[in-house]
Amino acid sequence: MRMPQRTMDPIHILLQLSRVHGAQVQVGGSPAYLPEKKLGKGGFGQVWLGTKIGGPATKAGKAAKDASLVTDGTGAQQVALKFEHYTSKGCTNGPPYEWSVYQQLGESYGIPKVHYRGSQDDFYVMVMDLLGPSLWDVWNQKNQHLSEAYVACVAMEALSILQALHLKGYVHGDVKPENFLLGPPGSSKEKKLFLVDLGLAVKWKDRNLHVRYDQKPDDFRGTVRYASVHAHLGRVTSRRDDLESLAYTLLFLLKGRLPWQGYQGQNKGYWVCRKKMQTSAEVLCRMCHNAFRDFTDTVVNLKFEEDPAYTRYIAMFEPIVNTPERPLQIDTALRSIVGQKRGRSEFDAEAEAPPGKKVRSGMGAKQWITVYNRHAPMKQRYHYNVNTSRLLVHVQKGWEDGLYISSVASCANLWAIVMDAGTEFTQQIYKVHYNSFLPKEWIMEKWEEGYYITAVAGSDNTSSLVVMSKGTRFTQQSYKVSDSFPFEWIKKKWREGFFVTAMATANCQWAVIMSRTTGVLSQCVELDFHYPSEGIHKRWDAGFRISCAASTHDQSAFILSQYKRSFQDETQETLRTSQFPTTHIKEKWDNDLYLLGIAYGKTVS
Ligand SMILES: Nc1ncnc2c1ncn2[C@@H]1O[C@H](COP(=O)(O)OP(=O)(O)OP(=O)(O)O)[C@@H](O)[C@H]1O
Repeated sequence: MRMPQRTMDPIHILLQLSRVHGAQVQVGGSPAYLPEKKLGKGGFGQVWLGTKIGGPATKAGKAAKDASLVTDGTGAQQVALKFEHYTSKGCTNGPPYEWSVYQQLGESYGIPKVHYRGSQDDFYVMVMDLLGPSLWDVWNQKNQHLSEAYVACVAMEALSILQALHLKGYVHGDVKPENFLLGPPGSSKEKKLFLVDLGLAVKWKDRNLHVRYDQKPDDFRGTVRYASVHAHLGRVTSRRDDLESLAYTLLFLLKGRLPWQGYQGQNKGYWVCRKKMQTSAEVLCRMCHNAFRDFTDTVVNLKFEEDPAYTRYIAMFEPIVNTPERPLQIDTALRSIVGQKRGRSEFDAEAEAPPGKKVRSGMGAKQWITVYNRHAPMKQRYHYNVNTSRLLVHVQKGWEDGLYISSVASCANLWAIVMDAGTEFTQQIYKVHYNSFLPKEWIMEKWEEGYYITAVAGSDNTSSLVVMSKGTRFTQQSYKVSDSFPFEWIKKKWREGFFVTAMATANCQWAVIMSRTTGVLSQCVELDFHYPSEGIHKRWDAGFRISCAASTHDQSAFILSQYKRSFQDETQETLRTSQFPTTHIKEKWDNDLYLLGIAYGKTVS
């Protein structure tokens, strides 16, 4: 269904919504409802309490028998009415996206039922089960503190709800205290937990296949405080993201505060994500029952496609909820543990999942990152810990021997250079520039003479080493220096037919060089606050190979390319070492693996 496109300012929409009060609402064959009171609002619309006034319309007979509907003191049915204006941001192409999710999902444990949907006046209206306060409201009512037993019950039920949702192929995408609601007060469901707001839900599985891995570092969806690190970094959403957000939700309810609250400004997402990466589960869950630490530690380490062990996670919280009167209804969660224990072998298999490498140690470390490609035997040399004054000696010797600089890096204000016979260059020059990252005038001058930038490095004191060569296939070049990874600019240049051909960092600044006519078919980026091992492996499996790497004190970025002409042997390996890997390089040479790139920076969080 497509609706006329109109734009209306938010104040006007609010004014119109205020008139909803007392107006009769009847949509999609529903009975008539009287919107009586605003229950809540979100970024997309407003939710009102609706009381049935008219006699049953087409489907009302069915609805009246629906056990999920509640009634007021006089026996009149009560529902929640979710209004979204035609011009609101989620409705530019027709009815809210959330409608289609509810429709495809059907019924799912712990998700309120939608009874009718339709449009009236300038609004899309969804008629759904009436629920009660959110966990955010409860937390506020209880002086911003909930007991361990309460939060453990939330954990167990929330896991059952997410398990059911995931089983249907959906990920919620915005798990947070505001989206968990209890049943209506005074009703039989007042201690039951529900999950609302499917506006950001996406499929993690389609026709029995897991969605494909990708990372678009500027593509953030969700709520900054509770978002998973992968969501911050723009990775395709999968089940692990809901579970990481659940861990943050539980810790917020328990401790009243998360360590990344309080950041403001344009770069808020970056700082919050950085802090999440720096905070180990041990520190995050200090003074809490071990179950919270174990759950958090497990879910932040889940792989993109990994099947979460929901029942094992639920069982982690069981010892905390053995109180005489449970604050929440957790029968379904408890039943799932009993069921699993009966089928013991499956439960044990889940419990014995081998521990992988931990991604957040809380003790960041910098390392050398070296990338190797298989190549027919050739001369290759490296020099490291080189002072600017000693550079010329090494470079000149290399040039005399027919070698050209293929990559450069910097560590502790000293340079590392790799020279080899594997380049296509015919002439080369270089410049060390002080006090600003790249020497603009010099680069422009050399571009005029037919040189292109082929390698670049920046040091901690913001000097740079720029290498320009002739004999490349490039026909045009452009570069950008920026304080954050310039993905927006890279995307723009990709659209213009440029590809990243060199990259460097100086302090926390990035310099990205992009060229036209490169032999590259397509490119992608892996950016993370540590070495993105899983992402690189996924890209390798998809036929991409690392072509550039650079690293700041905080982040590492890898550009991976797919080439028009595939090479005979596409073997590529990476190595991370705290010292410059002199012995390893020699071992690699013995196996015909040659340095493709080097970088020094953050690899461990
Ligand atoms: N079925 C319901 N019964 C009672 N109250 C509800 C119901 N659904 C939502 N609410 C209230 O309305 C608020 C907003 O609802 P919802 O999150 O669905 O809206 P949204 O505009 O999609 O929000 P967001 O900006 O978080 O995406 C909820 O936080 C809750 O307080």
